[in-house]
Amino acid sequence: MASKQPFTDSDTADEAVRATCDDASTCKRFATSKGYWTDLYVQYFVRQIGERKAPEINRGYYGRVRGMNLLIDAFLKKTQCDCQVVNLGAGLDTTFWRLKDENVMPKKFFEVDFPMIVARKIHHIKTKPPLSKPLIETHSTDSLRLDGHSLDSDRYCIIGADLRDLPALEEKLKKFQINPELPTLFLSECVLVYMTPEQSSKLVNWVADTFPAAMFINYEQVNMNDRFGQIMIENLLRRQCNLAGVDVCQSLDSQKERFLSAGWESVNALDMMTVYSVLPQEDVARIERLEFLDERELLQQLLQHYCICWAVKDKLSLGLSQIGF
Ligand SMILES: C[S@@+](CC[C@H](N)C(=O)[O-])C[C@H]1O[C@@H](n2cnc3c(N)ncnc32)[C@H](O)[C@@H]1O
Repeated sequence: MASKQPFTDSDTADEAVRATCDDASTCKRFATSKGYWTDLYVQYFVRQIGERKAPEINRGYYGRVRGMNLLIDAFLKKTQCDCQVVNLGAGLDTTFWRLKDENVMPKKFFEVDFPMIVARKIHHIKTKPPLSKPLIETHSTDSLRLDGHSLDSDRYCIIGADLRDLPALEEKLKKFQINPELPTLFLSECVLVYMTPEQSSKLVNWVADTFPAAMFINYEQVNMNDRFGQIMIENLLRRQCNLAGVDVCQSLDSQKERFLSAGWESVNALDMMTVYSVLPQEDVARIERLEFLDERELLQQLLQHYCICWAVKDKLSLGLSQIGF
């Protein structure tokens, strides 16, 4: 009988990174329960509303989700949905279901995460008809093709893979018929920061080299050199979660540089304080009435430590006005 592999440090480190999937989904579940935005599907992945989150955290998630959605929607509009989307480190994200409901579907929506996370997501999808039905209802010939670590249908595919292992990732995406000739949107929301700068730069280079028409939207930490950044790093380390990519999160320039040096043509980065101030202000006023915010300064600090960076290739360039910022 094969002997069991010993438990290694990297298993522990990866386990701590995988646990961040629940941080994101429980925060999104809580904020939607308070009415910050509507997500009809997160409840099927996270049943309990869970512990109360501070208003600044909810406002931070609001800015993150609204900002990412505006960029995703601008890409879909620009390509008239003749495109595909690849969500890297998707966790329990529900964007596919939102796009389906809004009838702005790319040709195919791919998600990638560690096999253990994917297995959990597939279990939720299999056992909850509101999640599984939208996957197959459009074509009578369509069906769900499932194994433990992948699920495939005509429009939606979820793949278990390690983003640091590019040959395996490429092979799996090919197996599920990714089409490099189609305009392709890559998303990474709080994901690259868990990889070393070398690993994330290889990933960003691979996308640039493989997909002639592409856009990459990355949301993660920025301005991490100060005391606030240090506390964030220490808090995560206490949970054995290492921000291995934090060196790229020093400034908006360092965030942009990883795309520029990989040959992306046009690169923009905004900190979340700026994004928050250019979101549709009527809706911002609405959410600011939901909960009393005691410490405006804390919200500002939080928003100054996250950013959205987007890079494009081959005339997919999107100006701020086209995005709605
Ligand atoms: C903070 S969570 C964010 C989840 C989702 N993007 C969201 O914003 O709701 C980070 C996700 O990235 C995944 N991840 C991190 N490193 C990864 C890697 N090397 N390969 C695959 N997935 C990875 C984790 O498992 C986790 O689900």
